[in-house]
Amino acid sequence: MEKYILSFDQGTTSSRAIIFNKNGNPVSVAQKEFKQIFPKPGWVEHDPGEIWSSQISVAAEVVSKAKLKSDDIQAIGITNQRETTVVWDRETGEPIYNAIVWQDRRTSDYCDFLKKEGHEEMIREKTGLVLDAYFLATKVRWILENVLGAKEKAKAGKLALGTIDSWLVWNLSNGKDHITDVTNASRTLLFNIHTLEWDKELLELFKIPESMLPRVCDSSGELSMTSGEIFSKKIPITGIAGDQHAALFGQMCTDKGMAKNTYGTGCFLLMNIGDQPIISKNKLITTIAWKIGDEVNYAFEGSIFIAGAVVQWLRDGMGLISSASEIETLAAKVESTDGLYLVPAFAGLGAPHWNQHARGTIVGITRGSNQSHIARAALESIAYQTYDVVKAMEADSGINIKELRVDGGATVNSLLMQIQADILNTRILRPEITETTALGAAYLAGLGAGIWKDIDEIKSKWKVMESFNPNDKIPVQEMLEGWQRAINTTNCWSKN
Ligand SMILES: Nc1ncnc2c1ncn2[C@@H]1O[C@H](COP(=O)(O)OP(=O)(O)O)[C@@H](O)[C@H]1O
Ligand SMILES: O=P(O)(O)OC[C@H](O)CO
Repeated sequence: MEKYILSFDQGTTSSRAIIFNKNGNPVSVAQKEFKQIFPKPGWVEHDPGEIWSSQISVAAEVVSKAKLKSDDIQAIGITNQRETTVVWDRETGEPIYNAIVWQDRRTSDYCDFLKKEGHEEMIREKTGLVLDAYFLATKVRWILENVLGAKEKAKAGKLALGTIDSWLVWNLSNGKDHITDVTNASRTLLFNIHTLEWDKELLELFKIPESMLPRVCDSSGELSMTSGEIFSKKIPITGIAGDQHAALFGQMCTDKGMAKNTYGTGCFLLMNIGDQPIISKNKLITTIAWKIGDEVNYAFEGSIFIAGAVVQWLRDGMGLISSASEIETLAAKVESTDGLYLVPAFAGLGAPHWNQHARGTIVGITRGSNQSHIARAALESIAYQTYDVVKAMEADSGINIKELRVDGGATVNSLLMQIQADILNTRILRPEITETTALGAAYLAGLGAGIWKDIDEIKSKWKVMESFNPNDKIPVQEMLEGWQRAINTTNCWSKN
């Protein structure tokens, strides 16, 4: 009887479940969106109960859609939106506050305060991260400071914290396992990426009691087990990784110098840098790519906060298009933006600029500018932001990125992919299976369950569907100079 892997892909806007067969091919997919909560400008929350219920309902749906039984599922892999923070009561299993989402900026001022106090360098050395509201630690601190009685409960060891992987495993194991994998741990500002342990000095700085922390495990192996009540039989959980790390694995970027870019709400570019945690000089993040057995792989990461979301904004905020796919036709009506630039710094600027106070800017408007110029500028802004990150990575690693593997919702846009190839002057590879996040979790789970014996066996499964080659007739240098001026204008206009 054939065995299958069930992949949980818990994303920022939806929960997805995909079943993969032994050849690494998707057999069935189910997806459910859930509520985005915006209590104040700059604040973003999710209901952890809804995250759990949506995830478990798509898991049940995908099994029945594939006409399978729990018995047919050999292993579960989990991948998740990272940094999003849940704090819950160990006894009742109830969250004490909504999940604070990675996009949430409420702790920006506190991060500025810590920078002024001179903690940034120490944090960077230990965690590989920049001191930013994006990560978990300041979100937990906010919950402890603002939820009535939370600090006391935490001190008494009654509260647990976790990223979404921890929250899902806690519920899947019915409160038995409180774990996280190294990749998710490396997004907290509390984890030392050199020693692979929680760091006491950092816990003290953020005033987070050690008793709240999950146990850190590998990304692949026998990690946990579902309790008897979830499916009709207990299923081992054998793969866990943050979504971007899973995508890097799903794209089989397993050798030093290989890179992938995921074009979703934001863009996440990761490059495998091998087994040493090099700290970037160009404001990139150093993160753990995965840990399998004794082998740890590290990656450079550049997170771009707004990518596909700029297309959503043109649709929902501006009414310029009625569906995301229309942007391709609208932008293709012009061959150039004629000097118009859109910097989508709606939530600040991420890597490598890191200006949390920056806001969106449109420059270079003339009497001749029209909707198509704006649509094209929006697509170009995604490609330029990617260019900035790639150049920082190349400078830091001394490695020239020869090809970029791509995935995520916006990669269906072939014009965007061509613009990206032109601006980067690099080949862009769109794979056969673009659900690489879920695929990566399935690969990790399959390895952990012994379905595949090693990475080499998995490598043969990854296949290119389409490649985009740079067009050398495009005046890229001139375009890039304009982009740099647009970024300077955005920084100039921002408050700090
Ligand atoms: N044809 C398109 N061109 C450009 N962007 C697109 C297109 N189709 C979808 N998108 C963008 O892709 C994003 C959704 O991708 P997805 O990978 O599902 O994101 P996430 O996982 O972040 O929710 C949205 O921001 C949407 O605007
Ligand atoms: O849910 P996504 O795909 O937008 O990814 C979110 C990232 O993990 C945030 O760091």
